[in-house]
Amino acid sequence: MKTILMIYNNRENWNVIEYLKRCVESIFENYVQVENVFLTELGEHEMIEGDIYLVLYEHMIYILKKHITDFDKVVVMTRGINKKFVNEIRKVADNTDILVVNDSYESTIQTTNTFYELGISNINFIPYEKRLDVNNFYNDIKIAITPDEMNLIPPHIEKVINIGYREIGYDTTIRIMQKLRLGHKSVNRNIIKNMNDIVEPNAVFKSNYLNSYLKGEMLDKMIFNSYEGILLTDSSYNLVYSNEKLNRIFNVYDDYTDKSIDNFVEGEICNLICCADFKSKLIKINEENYAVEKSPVMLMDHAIGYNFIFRHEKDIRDLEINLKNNLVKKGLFAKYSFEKIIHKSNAMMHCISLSKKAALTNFTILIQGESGTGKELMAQSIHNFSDRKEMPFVAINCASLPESLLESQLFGYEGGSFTGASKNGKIGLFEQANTGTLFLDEIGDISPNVQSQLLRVIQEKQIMRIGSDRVINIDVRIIVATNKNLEEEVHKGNFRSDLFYRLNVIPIKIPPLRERKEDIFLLLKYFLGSNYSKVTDEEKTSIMEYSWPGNVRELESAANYFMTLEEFPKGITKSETKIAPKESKADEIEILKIISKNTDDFHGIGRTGIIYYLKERGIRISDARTRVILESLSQNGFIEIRKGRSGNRITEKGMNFLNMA
Ligand SMILES: Nc1ncnc2c1ncn2[C@@H]1O[C@H](COP(=O)(O)OP(=O)(O)OP(=O)(O)O)[C@@H](O)[C@H]1O
Repeated sequence: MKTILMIYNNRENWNVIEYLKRCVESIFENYVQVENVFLTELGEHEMIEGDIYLVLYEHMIYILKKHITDFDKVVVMTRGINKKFVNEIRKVADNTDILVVNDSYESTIQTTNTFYELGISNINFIPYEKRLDVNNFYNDIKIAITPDEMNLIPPHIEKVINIGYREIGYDTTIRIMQKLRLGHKSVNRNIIKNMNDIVEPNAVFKSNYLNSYLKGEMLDKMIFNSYEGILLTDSSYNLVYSNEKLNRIFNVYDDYTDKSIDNFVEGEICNLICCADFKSKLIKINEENYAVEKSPVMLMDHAIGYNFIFRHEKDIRDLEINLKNNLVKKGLFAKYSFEKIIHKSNAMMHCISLSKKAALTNFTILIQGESGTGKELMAQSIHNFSDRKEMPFVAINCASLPESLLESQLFGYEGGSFTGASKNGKIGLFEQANTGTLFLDEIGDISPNVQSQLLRVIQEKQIMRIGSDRVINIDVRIIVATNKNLEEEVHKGNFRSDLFYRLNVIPIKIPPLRERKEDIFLLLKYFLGSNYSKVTDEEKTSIMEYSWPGNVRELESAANYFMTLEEFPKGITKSETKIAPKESKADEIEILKIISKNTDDFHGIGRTGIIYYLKERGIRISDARTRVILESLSQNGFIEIRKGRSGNRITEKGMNFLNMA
């Protein structure tokens, strides 16, 4: 237990002495022992010893000096006034003279100063001195203030404001608490309660204390209850702080503050963590594996201490699983990895090896390739091969949305920033992808406005939500893909050259299927499974001769077609037109009708739109089947498939066919 010695000149004013002792005890409860010391009663060379010497007035330090050795333990008492009396004093009329009466000259001056320091400047406080009170010296003054020294009030006074004993200021109690390291919850609570009752000149001190107390409380909650063991030492590995989890790992039950950690960390483990600086290492403690991270606490280029974090291997695994599950739940994950890319051609091998190297960097990657060559597959695989693999993978097809929607999807918006915006605002894809990867497919189709915004984000690594002026830092790896020749688009003036160079840091070109025919049968086997045995030699020859304009996607659709109809679409095997008016299926006619209705001079309709209208008409067709039908319609010359926003457009032949159907 710590000892506080309260230093007085003598035993005069015993009531105040007792009162102040009770004040200290009520704040520090049983954590301290309070004793009174009277300077006039000490022997000439008598020494006293305590953890704090609390003196009533500054000038007493001079006398105290010869009785103590450690001046750092001296605290001069500040005194405050109860709030309710201050309010009463404030009610007195401006410019009134008020006599301040206290037990000694020093305390009278101190009390007078306190009023002025509290900012009560409209009243004239006059310190009362008994020796001057002759010849009616104070007779014009009718009001007096006293801290319970009623018997000292001159008789001519008409009104007395008794402010009671002045209480010990929180400035003093906080200093004692800090010096004695008594930051217990109950002590802090008592000080805060006291603060609410007392008015003290040093208001800045009060708000600083409250701020740091609240921060401390918050940190304590976060750190103390953390599932990670946290250890803070000074540069000589003496304990500064340890949280609950760490205490459990090392069975720390005593207070080892300021003592070397080898008091509770076993020798061999102590050597491992105290030895040369390391970032992280695996250490076995009581048969359990912990990943230990060490980081120096720096002050002006010097390590003044070390911070250690101990994570149990099981907690790390749980965290990873949780994170992954969360991303999966939100759909923010990449399912493909390089192993799932079916290939044996040298061209693809080269492409994958380049992608693997690119994955290990943070550079922007531009994937170019015809539609259906596997650009998204490659982007997902790159993400899963990179350091960001546990983080979100967010993909968006830039051609699928009108400009304004794309902008709000990418950057998010503040609540109510435009008509139709949700009132809570929306987090954009850049923010969702933070610390992970953002895949922008069909980048060649973005408008000049979005191009310039994207350029800014890539350069500044910051975004601003629509309708907000707050800048948000982001750490996103960007992968873009296009089936357009972007360089050509730059020459045509459709794509900003500065953005192109920013995107084209690592270009990856996926060759079309017709340039890597070795992959065709391998892919077909993969898509058909056991059905592959049903493919005739004749069909195989046609497949090898076919140019596969829709690449792997078309091959996959053809395989699906084969699994349903046991034959390949006629365009592939060069037989007759499959869709003849009389025998055509209702779905195909419906789709053609939808395309016909949505074809004008400039626009056609995309697959998503077609599926939407089919649904409206109560027809449910899967995306894969719609693709097959569209390809078939295209091979028969009934429609023209255009990439990007132009969509699918009906041809004259298609119109004729529809008229006959
Ligand atoms: N090498 C491959 N192995 C297995 N599946 C593949 C391969 N390449 C492409 N695919 C499949 O082909 C389909 C099209 O691939 P993906 O969407 O990645 O192509 P894309 O080039 O991004 O197309 P688009 O330009 O139309 O967006 C997907 O179903 C994908 O799984």
